[in-house]
Amino acid sequence: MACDLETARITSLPGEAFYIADFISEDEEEYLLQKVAAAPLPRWTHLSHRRLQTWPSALTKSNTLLESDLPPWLTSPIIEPRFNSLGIFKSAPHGAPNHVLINEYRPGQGIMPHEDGAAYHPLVATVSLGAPIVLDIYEKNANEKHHAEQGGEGERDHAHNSRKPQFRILQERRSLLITRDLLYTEFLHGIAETSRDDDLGPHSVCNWPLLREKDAFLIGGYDRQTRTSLTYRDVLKVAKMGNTLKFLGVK
Ligand SMILES: O=C(O)CCC(=O)C(=O)O
Ligand SMILES: [Fe+2]
Repeated sequence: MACDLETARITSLPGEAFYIADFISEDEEEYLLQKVAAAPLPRWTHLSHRRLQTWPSALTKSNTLLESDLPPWLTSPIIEPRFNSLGIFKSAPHGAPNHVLINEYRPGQGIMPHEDGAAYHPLVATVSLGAPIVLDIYEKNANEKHHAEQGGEGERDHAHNSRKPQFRILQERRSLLITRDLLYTEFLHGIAETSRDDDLGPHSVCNWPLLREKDAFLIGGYDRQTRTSLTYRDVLKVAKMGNTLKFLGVK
C-alpha cells in the first residue's frame, strides 16, 4: 500500500484524484464481503440497476444525518488506522467519514452519470470489492453547471446514455479511489450498464500507471462480475440524537 497520497495521485485528471491498488488484503476483502452479505435483507434498497445499503442510516429529507456511529467492521481497519494515517479526511468538517453507501453491481448493472451533491463535503473515498469496474467521468454541460449553481441537493441523475466519458478510471478489487474538489463539484461520474468493459489500455485508462495488475487488462477488456463498493463520505449536517429526542418531546 502506498504510504503517502502524493505517490497515488492520478496526474492526468483535472482536480484531485488518487488511486491506491491493494488498499486492503484478500482476507479483509473476504471479511467485508461477508459482513455486507450478512446484513439483514431490509438493509438493502433495491433500485432498478443495482442494490444499495446505507450506513449508519439514510439522510433525512433535509439531507441531515442523525448522529450514530458507523459499525466497527466499516471503521476498522479502513478509517482507523488507514484513512487517518493518510490524512484523507483531515480537512473535512468532521475530520472523518460519518456515512457509507454500499453499492452492489451485477454484470449489466451500473449507475447513470450523476453528481453526489451538496449534502456531503466534496470528497469520496471508495473501496472496491469482488471484481474490477470502470468509473466514467463526464464534464458537466452548461445546463448541468447551471443546475449546480442553483444549489441542487443530493444525488441527481443525468440521463445521457449516448454521452462519451472524458476520462475512465479502472478500479481493481481491493483498491481505494479518492475523488475530491473540482472532480467532485465540476464533473459527473457513472458506471456503464454493460456486462463487459472493453478498450482498456494506457491510452484510455487514466490511472493505468497506478494499476496493480496491468498485464491482466492488456488484452483490452474483461467480463464483469459482481462488484461491491464502499463509498465513504462526510455528511455536512448532523443532528445529535439527544436534540432530536428533545425536539420530539422525549425525556
Ligand atoms: O460504486 C461506485 O463506485 C460509485 C457509486 C456512486 O457513485 C454513488 O453511490 O454515488
Ligand atoms: Fe456517486
